[in-house]
Amino acid sequence: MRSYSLTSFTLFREEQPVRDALVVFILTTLFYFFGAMLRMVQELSLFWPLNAVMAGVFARYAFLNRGIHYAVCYVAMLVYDAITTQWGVASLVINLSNMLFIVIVAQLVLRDKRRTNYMPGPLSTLHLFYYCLLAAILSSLLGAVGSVGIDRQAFLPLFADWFSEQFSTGVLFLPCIMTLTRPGAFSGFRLRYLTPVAALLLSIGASILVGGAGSLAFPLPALIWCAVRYPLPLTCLLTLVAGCAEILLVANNIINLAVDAPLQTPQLFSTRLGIAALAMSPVIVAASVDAISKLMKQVALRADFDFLTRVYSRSGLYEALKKIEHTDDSHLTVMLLDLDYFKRINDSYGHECGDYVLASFAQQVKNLVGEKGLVARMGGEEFAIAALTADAAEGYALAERIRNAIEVYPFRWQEDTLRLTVSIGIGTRSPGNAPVSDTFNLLLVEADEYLYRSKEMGRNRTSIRRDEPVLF
Ligand SMILES: Nc1nc2c(ncn2[C@@H]2O[C@H](COP(=O)(O)OP(=O)(O)OP(=O)(O)O)[C@@H](O)[C@H]2O)c(=O)[nH]1
Repeated sequence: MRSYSLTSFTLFREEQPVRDALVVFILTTLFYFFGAMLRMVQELSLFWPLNAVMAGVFARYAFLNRGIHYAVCYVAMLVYDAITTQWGVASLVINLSNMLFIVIVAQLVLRDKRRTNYMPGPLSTLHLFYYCLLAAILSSLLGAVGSVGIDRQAFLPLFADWFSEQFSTGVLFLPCIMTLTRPGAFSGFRLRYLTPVAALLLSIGASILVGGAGSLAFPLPALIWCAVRYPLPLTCLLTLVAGCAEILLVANNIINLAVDAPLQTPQLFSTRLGIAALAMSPVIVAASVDAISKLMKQVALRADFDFLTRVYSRSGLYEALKKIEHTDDSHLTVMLLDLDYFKRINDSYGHECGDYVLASFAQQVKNLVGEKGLVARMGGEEFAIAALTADAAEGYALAERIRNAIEVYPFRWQEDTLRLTVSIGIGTRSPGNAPVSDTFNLLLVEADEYLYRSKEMGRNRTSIRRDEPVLF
C-alpha cells in the first residue's frame, strides 16, 4: 500500500552502552513479567514471547552483541526469578536455555546480515525458519532437562511442549520484531485498503465454523494478499496476530481440529508446528515483494539518470518531458552543449580526469539552469537542456550565461587548473498544442545544426536561428 509511510525508530544507541544495558535489563524484565502473566491465564499460557523478542532485539541491533549485554539479559531473568519465585539450580538451567535460544538465533541472523550486506531478503527470511528450529531444539533439550521433576513432569512431554512453543513463538514473533516500525503519517487512506484484513478476519471465522485440520490453512490466502498489498512490517504483524489467534482458538477448542474429541497434547504440538510452517509463507512473500520493489526503484533510477554525471539520461529526459506543464505562450528552448577539444583532456590528463571534468561540468550546468529546465547527458561530452522560456531571447541569454560561466570556471585536477569552453546550438519555438516531447525532437535537430555552426565558427560560442523577431 503506497498511501502511508513507515518511519523507523530506535530503542538503542550505539554510543551509549550503559544506557543500552539498562534498556536490555528493563526489556527482559518486562517480557519476563509479561510471559509470567500469560502463564497465569489458562487460555494464554501457551506463549513465552521473551526469547523470541530478545533474540529479535539482539539480531536487529548488531552493536548490542557483546558479552556484557547478554550477561545483563541473563541476570535480569535470574533476578526476576529470585524476587518472584526462588533462586536455585533449576532457575539457572531454565534461564540458560532461554539464553541459548536468544544467542543462537541472534548470532545466526547476524551472520546472515554480514554475508548479505545488511540487505534482508526472502532467503534470509527462510533461513530464520531453520534458525528458530535449531535454537528451539537445543534450548528445549536443556530446558526440559532442567525442568524434569518440577510438577512431576517427564522429559518427553516437557521437551515436546517446550520445543513446539519456542519454535512457533520464534517464527511468529521474530519477523515482527526485526521489521517493527512506527507508523508514519496516514495520507489518502481508503477503506478498500482494509479488504485484505477483512478477508483475514473472515477466513479465521471460517476456520471456526468449519473446523478440522485443514481449517488452519484457511487464513493463508488472505495473509498472502496482505503480503502483496501492505508493507513488510505490517504483514509480519498481521501474521503474528493471526498465528497467535489460531493457536489460542485451537487450544481452547473454538477451532475444533477433531470434532467430538477433546484436544490431545500431540494435537497442540502439531498445531503449533503447522501454524509456524504456514506463517513463513506470507512473510517470505512480503519480503520478496519488498525486495522486488526496492530493486525496481533502483533500476528506474539507474535508467533515468546518467551514472557519471548525475543528470538525466536520454531516456530519463523523455520521461521528465512528459511531466512538463506549459502555457500556450511559453517557448521551449532546446540547447545542445558540446565541450570543446575534450579529447585533449583525456589525452593529456587521462580518462579519470576526463570523467571528473564531465561530472563537474554537468553539475555547473545543472546549477545554472536551476528550476528553469532539465539537463541531460545525450552521450559522450554532449549535453542537452530543455527549458521553458518566455521567448527565444531568454533562451539565448541562458545559453550565454552558461557559456560564459564555463569559460571562467577553474576545473581543478590534482595540481592543475584546467580551462574549458563549450559550444552551444539552440532550437526554440512554442510547443502550442503538440506534446512537449514531439516539439523537443524537432528542436533537437535544429539545435544540432546550430551546434555544428558554433563548432565551425571557431567554438566557444552560441548559435541560434536569426529569423526570430527578437533582438539579441
Ligand atoms: N573521460 C571520458 N571521455 C569520454 C567519455 N565519453 C566520450 N569521451 C571522449 O570524448 C572525446 C570526444 O572527442 P571528439 O568527439 O573528437 O571531440 P572533441 O575533442 O571534444 O573536439 P570538438 O568536439 O570537435 O571540440 C573522445 O576522446 C571520447 O573518448 C566519458 O564518459 N569519459
